[in-house]
Amino acid sequence: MIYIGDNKTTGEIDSYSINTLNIPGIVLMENAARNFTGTIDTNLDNFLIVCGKGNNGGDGYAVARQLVSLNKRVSVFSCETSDMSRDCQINYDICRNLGIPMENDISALEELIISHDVVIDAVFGTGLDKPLAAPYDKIINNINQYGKYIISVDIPSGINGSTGETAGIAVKADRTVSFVTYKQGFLNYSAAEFLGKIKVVNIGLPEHVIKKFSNTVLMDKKYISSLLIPRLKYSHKGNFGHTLIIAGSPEFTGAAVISANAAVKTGSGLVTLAVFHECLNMLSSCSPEVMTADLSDKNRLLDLLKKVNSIAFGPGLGNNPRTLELLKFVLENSDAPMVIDADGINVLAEEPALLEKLKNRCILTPHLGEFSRISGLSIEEISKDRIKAAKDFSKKYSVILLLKGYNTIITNECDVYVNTTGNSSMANGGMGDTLTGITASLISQKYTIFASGKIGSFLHGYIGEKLSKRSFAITAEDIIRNIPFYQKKLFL
Ligand SMILES: NC(=O)C1=CN([C@@H]2O[C@H](COP(=O)(O)OP(=O)(O)OC[C@H]3O[C@@H](n4cnc5c(N)ncnc54)[C@H](O)[C@@H]3O)[C@@H](O)[C@H]2O)[C@H](O)CC1
Ligand SMILES: [K+]
Repeated sequence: MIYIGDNKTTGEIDSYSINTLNIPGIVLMENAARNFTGTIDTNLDNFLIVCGKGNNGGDGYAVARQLVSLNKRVSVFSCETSDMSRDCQINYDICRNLGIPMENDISALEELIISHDVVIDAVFGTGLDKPLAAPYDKIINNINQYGKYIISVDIPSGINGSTGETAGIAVKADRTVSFVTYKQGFLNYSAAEFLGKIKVVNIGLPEHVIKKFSNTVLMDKKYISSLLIPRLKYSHKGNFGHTLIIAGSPEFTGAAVISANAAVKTGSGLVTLAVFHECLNMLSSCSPEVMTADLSDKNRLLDLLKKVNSIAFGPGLGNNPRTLELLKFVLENSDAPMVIDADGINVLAEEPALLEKLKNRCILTPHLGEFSRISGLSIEEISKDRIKAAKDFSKKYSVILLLKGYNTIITNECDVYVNTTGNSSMANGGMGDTLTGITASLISQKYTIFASGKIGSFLHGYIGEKLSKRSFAITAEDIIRNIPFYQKKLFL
């Protein structure tokens, strides 16, 4: 499992390992360097390693001698040779003793970069603590300038590992090999262009140690598989629940149809789509398994509200008083777990007192704009630290919050899961409605609300990613058609 942590987490893990576990810092550095070196394509050669004076630089010197021991051609550029951290000094001295070519004259740097094929960036890691000034601005500019293949040690130098902000300028890596944790700052969209392909490697610490310091997890297929409930041979449709989708309006019948069809394909035993009277005759594109109900028939609605296993509320309903009244009615007359999305969220933003009624029974699935409306935070404020914003909201209202977007966040107020599946081929209308239907369907099938959010977002993005290998744009219909196939693939 990959855990997410900020600069403080690295410091805490470091000092626990050194002071409580008695692992000498130089051993951690050696492990870090060895595992970093292990990720380098063995066909690459002719490395320039640019080292700072802290432990990130120390990692760089250790990598230098390990590459030399693999018979690679290696040169080192030292940004500073005085006042190095203790472990950095040790590895610097070893490099000197081994006769590795070393340079520290800034005027030689450009030539050095030009004459090497790969640049390893070990200037700053988690210790970056101020904006970059001379000579570091020049060093980083030079690293970026010549189109060389760049691998960053732990963090692209100049990026703040906690916030993802740049210290004025930052290395634009092709690959980032990060130690122990995926850095929280990597989740900030502004960092994306600097990171390249990210890999997280261990430094010899067991998972239970890392877990002590992080409750934020990057979900992978193995983790999602561990949550899945296999179907028993003798199960019948009653075991897989009844999902009620309350969605759609004359302008947005598609949203309702998409959610309902997604719920069917995800395996809910029964799916009923409840729409306003004027939409009823527009539901011909619903899959035939979907049952329908007229929202103006209050008795039928009451009956459904009492017996269904989950309710999806919101897609395409319209942001208007009628939707708000309907939400109040649903909340008053049902205890079923709910997925609230789109206009369900928009009307809640108009009447925050209702949020109290969602306690311990709801997952809200806003995108950034909807989350801004319901939380009262600006998009800029949320974007600075999406995890914190999501966690705070979840805690305040005791709801599961699934904040959609590139790197979707799902939190139950203390634990945070980040979903990295999905890509911009899925950036079109109807995707959110699909996720709503999938999530509600999973809840009906006896997954917890939290697990449904995790599995739903992973599966949704996973399908999109797989399909995008052979299609340019992926539609909601494409996703829905492929749900059963890829859902099956998640069972390892
Ligand atoms: N547990 C782990 O993950 C391990 C990580 N390792 C590596 O150690 C670095 C962090 O090392 P640290 O010494 O704390 O910080 P840095 O090397 O990033 O740099 C600190 C150094 O740089 C100076 N400095 C900071 N900002 C600036 C600036 N803008 N301009 C100039 N100078 C600056 C600061 O004063 C210090 O002198 C982590 O990233 C990993 O790579 C360990 O090797 C193993 C355990
Ligand atoms: K670095």
